[in-house]
Amino acid sequence: MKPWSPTSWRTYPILQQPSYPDAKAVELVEQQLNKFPPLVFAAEIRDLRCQLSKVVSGDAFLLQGGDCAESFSQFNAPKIRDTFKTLLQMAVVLTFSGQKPIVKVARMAGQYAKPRSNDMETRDEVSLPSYRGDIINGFDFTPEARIPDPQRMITAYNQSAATLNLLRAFAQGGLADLHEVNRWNMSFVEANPLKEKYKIIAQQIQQALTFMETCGISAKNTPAIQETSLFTSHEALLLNYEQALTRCDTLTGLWYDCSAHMVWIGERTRQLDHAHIEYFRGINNPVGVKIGPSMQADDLIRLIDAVNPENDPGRLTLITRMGANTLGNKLPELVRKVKQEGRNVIWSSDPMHGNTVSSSSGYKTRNFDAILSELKHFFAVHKAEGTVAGGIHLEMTGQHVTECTGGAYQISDEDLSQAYETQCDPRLNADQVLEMAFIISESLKEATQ
Ligand SMILES: O=C[C@H](O)[C@H](O)COP(=O)(O)O
Ligand SMILES: C=C(OP(=O)(O)O)C(=O)O
Repeated sequence: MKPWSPTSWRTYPILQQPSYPDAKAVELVEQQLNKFPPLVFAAEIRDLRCQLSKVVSGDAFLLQGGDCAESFSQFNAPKIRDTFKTLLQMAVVLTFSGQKPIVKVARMAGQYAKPRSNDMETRDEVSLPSYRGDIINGFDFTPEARIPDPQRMITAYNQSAATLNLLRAFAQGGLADLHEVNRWNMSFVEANPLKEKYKIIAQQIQQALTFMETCGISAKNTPAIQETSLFTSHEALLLNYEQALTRCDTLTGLWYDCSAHMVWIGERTRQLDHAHIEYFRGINNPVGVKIGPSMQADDLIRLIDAVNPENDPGRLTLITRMGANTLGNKLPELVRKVKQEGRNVIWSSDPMHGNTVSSSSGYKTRNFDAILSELKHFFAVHKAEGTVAGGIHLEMTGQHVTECTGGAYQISDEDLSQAYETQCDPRLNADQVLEMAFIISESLKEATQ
């Protein structure tokens, strides 16, 4: 095995990176970032890895979600709070139905770099470099905005630090009180056009909480009712940034990417002989790899062994994103192969990325039923194969945006322009994501029976 260092990825081919006009300026930013404090602490990363090992055996469930792309211009406390609240609301419903702990991992505090299908974007016969996320260039369609600027890494670091600070405060400071969270869920159900469908679960959770309160188990004397733990994650695409935040833990002598608790490799950059796999093999965080429909079973085993040679449960999450019409045909052979070869992985479903379409109104969108259908196929495949459907990975927000069509409020193609705020891919809004949680809670319940 070749020696690894935080910089060893630099000698490998790499895709989806910016062409910075000034290499010296990039180097100076990297040096500066390298001196900044880590955003997360190695012991927290180990804690997540330990919690994820329980997902592998089916004793916990992974809920990962948040923005497609965090943005500098839409950075504010209500937005962070609302996504945090929505994740918690989902988690309560899923915990109750699945009767197992939910490991909550936000796509927040670092989700700033985006891989793109095309290097250039063309509008009205003007072509400019594509927007690649706020850590790299600007969203405005002007030649100046689209020039990659390394100073954006510093802004992304600062904004991630501020986001994490607020998330930690919310998680420990009372906003995560279970009674409160279920009250929000009751309000969601009351207002929802399909309320009769969801009322029963919300009421059952309320009854369970009232029962515990009567028995003397209250928020005052039980931290588990009042507090929660929420981890952070993002696609570690811009390796200049990730390298600068890679630190050697003084307690264990192991390397960790301290930009987030969990990081993942995208579908477009997971080539075995490329830089991302090289970087990921050396860090000790729990890591994810996106798996699209082109993945072959033998290649998957090679990929697993490259990233998790010790076969350690909790280290590797395979995030499938194949499309509602493809997953049912493609996933079984992969699941069978991994099971047959005895590899310990978490299977998680990203039902968003394989279901992106162009709406008649010109917006990039995803339909609620297609997303739901991919999730249902995912649960069905694992049930049929006797394997664990371990988690879900959603692009979502706590805001009332109109980016995905469908759901109880029946967002149509024509409605998309009302609040289409994403800087890259369409997210489920607060109502859609909770509705999704109530519906899939049934699948989760079945999976545990
Ligand atoms: O979020 C994932 C990708 O960055 C995104 O789907 C790419 O979108 P594009 O096909 O518009 O480039
Ligand atoms: C880019 C992403 O997904 P994928 O790599 O699966 O396209 C993403 O989740 O932001």
